[in-house]
Amino acid sequence: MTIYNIALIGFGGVNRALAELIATKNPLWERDLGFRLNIVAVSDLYLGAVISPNGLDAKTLVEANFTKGGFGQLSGGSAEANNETIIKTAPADIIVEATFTNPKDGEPAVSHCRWALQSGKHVVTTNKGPVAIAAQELKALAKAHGVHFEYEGSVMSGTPVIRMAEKTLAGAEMKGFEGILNGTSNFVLGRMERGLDFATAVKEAQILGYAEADPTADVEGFDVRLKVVILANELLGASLKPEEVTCTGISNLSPSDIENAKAVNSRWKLIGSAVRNEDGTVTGSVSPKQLPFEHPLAGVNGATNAVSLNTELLGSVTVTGPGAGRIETAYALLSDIVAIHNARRATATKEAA
Ligand SMILES: NC(=O)C1=CN([C@@H]2O[C@H](COP(=O)(O)OP(=O)(O)OC[C@H]3O[C@@H](n4cnc5c(N)ncnc54)[C@H](OP(=O)(O)O)[C@@H]3O)[C@@H](O)[C@H]2O)C=CC1
Ligand SMILES: N[C@@H](CCO)C(=O)O
Repeated sequence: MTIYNIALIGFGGVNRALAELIATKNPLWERDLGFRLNIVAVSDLYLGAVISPNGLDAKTLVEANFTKGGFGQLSGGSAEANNETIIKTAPADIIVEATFTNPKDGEPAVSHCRWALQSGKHVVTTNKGPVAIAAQELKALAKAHGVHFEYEGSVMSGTPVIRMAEKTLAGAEMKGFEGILNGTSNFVLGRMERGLDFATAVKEAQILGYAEADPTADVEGFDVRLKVVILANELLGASLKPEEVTCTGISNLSPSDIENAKAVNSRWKLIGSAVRNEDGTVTGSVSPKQLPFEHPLAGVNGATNAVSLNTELLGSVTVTGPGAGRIETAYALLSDIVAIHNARRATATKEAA
């Protein structure tokens, strides 16, 4: 049985949910997946940092009501975050990066991933910044150091889309995609349809753990823009940068826009899309679209996401599922660790043969 030592960078909604899962599911994972997870370090801007080579009790981490700098009370702890030292020196096999997504330059998460990969540690992340902005560099670093850089949760949270499309749709010839790729804005539009005002709907999405640390990223489309870049680069072989994707959010949609759409049997959705053009270039965009009720994406409600992948050989294939949420996104991290585990096992089997 394998034990993976992991270090959590950021201890907000997602990484805390991963710790919750570890506290209860390790015996199940040991039986069904062949590994357990052991948290050897955590670093968080608010709580501080702690390293414990033998492992921290996940239940205590989750249940103790730590206040600002609270990790300083623990053995091996300090009241300040210390990401670089933790990432480089903690005895971790895997660095779990779940700090805030910076849509401008991806920092400091890009540096977190870089330090980890350079130290020969695998990285799993739900942070969209490093994937949209520095994937090429980070993938090359991972390869050079014989480790993995995995990021399934960067698009559609725990709903498999990147790995599913790359592995099970290989050869189907992807031509483009369009989808609902932000749970918060979809939730907000749905609440507005029911008469709630914009600001209250955004607050609800924050309470439910769907929104970004700065929800402007959700409602202005910046979050979807990163996801369009990630999918276009992964699935269409593009090398788009966020600033090359046109972007309009939902903040200018008024209650009367929502009512007017309803009157003609349609509703507004924030759509992210990309298409491969005749000349081989790829164009991406983010904008609100008024979809008739019978459109496949019109019935996608709440924080659910959906993406229709347009392929040459299969036509349109639509994947739908949770697009945000703490546990749902922690599951994406688990699925990345399963991918690492399976790849290592395959390599070991090959070497043994
Ligand atoms: N929640 C969701 O549904 C999903 C989230 N994601 C992505 O996953 C990541 C984590 O999301 P979530 O847990 O919800 O976000 P939270 O804001 O709840 O948690 C982020 C945590 O990281 C801490 N943090 C911020 N900057 C640093 C830093 N430089 N060093 C150490 N800690 C830091 C924050 O501290 P402080 O609060 O003091 O700033 C906070 O505790 C984000 O990048 C998000 O975009 C992806 C898919 C879905
Ligand atoms: N804030 C994001 C989280 C998932 O990336 C959303 O609402 O979709």
